Amino acid sequence: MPRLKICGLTRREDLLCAVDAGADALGLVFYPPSPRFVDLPTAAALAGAVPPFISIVGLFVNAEPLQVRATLAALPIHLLQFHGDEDEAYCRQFERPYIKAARVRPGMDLIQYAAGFPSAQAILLDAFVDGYGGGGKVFDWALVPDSLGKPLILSGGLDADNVAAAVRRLRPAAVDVSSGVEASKGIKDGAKIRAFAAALRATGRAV
Ligand SMILES: O=C(O)c1ccccc1N[C@@H]1O[C@H](COP(=O)(O)O)[C@@H](O)[C@H]1O
Repeated sequence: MPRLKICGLTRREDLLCAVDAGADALGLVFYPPSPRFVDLPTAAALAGAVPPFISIVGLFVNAEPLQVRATLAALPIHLLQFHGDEDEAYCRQFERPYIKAARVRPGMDLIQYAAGFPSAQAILLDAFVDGYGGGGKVFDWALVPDSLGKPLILSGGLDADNVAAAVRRLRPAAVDVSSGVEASKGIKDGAKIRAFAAALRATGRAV
């Protein structure tokens, strides 16, 4: 079964619900224009509620390196997620494991894109949307090659109704969901989180 990341958490109760549902990784958004943005005090309170052996992922979009460094100094971030136009030299300067998002559009060479990030732990595929991400939009899965030469994290408009089909088709190492488990932007829905996790678990038996 693919691992599960739930992103865009802004409230302690949502974070605990995600943990309870079996999330392996929890995403905090440090991109100020996002409705899911968390400031450092909020992020610190959320991080303090995360049990051992669950990863905290810090998501950035074209951030000033100083902002990333200040966040790393203040919080127990296990993994960085770069979701903007960052190049490999930018991503690796922090000397932390990171995942690099590709915003998928028709005609894009995803193998070449992934080859541009040899230091990345994984490549995350998301739909191309205005605002960089968290748009709840599914991209055309036919654009995904058999192998990227790196673990694949699938995101982009996933929800309890489509995640099993996505996993059967693309066999990602992990899936990442935000909008598909929300009641409104930045506010998660416990029932949707549980339904998503159950649909994902079912693929472990039925792929
Ligand atoms: O969540 C956000 O607000 C966000 C903002 C800027 C870049 C990425 C963002 N989230 C990531 O977007 C994808 C897809 O999310 P969705 O499930 O389609 O809403 C996911 O990887 C989030 O981590």
